[in-house]
Amino acid sequence: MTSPIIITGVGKRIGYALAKHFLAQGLSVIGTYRSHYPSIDELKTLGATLYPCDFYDDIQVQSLIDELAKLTQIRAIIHNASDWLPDPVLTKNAPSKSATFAPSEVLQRMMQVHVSVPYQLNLALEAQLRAGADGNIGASDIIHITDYVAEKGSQKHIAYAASKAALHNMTLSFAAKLAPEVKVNSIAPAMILFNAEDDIAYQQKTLAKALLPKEAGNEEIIDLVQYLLNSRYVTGRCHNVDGGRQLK
Ligand SMILES: NC(=O)C1=CN([C@@H]2O[C@H](COP(=O)(O)OP(=O)(O)OC[C@H]3O[C@@H](n4cnc5c(N)ncnc54)[C@H](OP(=O)(O)O)[C@@H]3O)[C@@H](O)[C@H]2O)C=CC1
Ligand SMILES: Nc1nc2c(c(=O)[nH]1)N=C([C@H](O)[C@@H](O)CO)CN2
Repeated sequence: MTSPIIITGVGKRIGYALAKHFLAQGLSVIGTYRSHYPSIDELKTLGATLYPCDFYDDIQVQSLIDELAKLTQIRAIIHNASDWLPDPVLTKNAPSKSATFAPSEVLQRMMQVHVSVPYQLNLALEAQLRAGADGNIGASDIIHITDYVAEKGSQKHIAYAASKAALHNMTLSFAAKLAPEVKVNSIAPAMILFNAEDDIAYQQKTLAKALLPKEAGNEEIIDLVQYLLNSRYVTGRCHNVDGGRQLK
């Protein structure tokens, strides 16, 4: 059995596609999920080890850490799990409440899922990640999946963007801390997959933001993850997958 690749948020879309990619290679995959979709049962059938864990629940997070700490070696951790919460729209009559969450709750949730849990997992699993390199330089990996808006900001997802910027800053710190066995990199996507609720007008507006106006698809992320895992020299960097948005 190979040293496992741990992927957070494997229930759907990019996380699910990443899990399937590595399972198809016959690699050992450990996935975390919050909602139980049919995809979870499929991944189990394909041989994945899956842990339910809502990152907003500290007890569940600690249980996950305790389980993963029993491993002796880890090939990679891919921090994919993410909650794309918009900022609350406050009104004059309700200055501190919004339809769903107050500003403090939105920021706390964004920092919890995008910063606190990756931070805790990276610290708790340092020894297993170093062991996963089998004494070879750069042979194990942490990948933080951030977002193009970490560098650009966002007018409607301020807390989300700030938390993704913090996640990238952890790439810099952990890359220095865990070298030379462990590489640590960020992947900053822009328009990979639309959501079902994205109407045509939103899709057209979003596509127009890039030099390459397209919905990139899972393969763009999968191929970059594979490139980073194959590398023995690339670390401490952010790798944008954004169709040249910064030049538009
Ligand atoms: N799709 C895109 O175009 C872009 C994606 N990205 C980034 O790429 C990554 C994957 O994107 P995508 O597949 O679209 O993400 P999705 O939002 O579709 O899925 C994210 C996954 O994370 C899980 N998750 C969310 N909140 C929690 C939580 N509190 N505890 C545990 N798990 C949680 C979700 O579970 P559940 O199903 O229960 O909600 C889901 O499985 C993310 O980090 C995202 O920010 C960045 C830019 C663009
Ligand atoms: N966790 C998620 N983060 C992001 C998503 C998503 O669906 N889930 N989607 C985007 C958008 O594609 C955005 O980049 C363009 O509208 C950003 N982050």
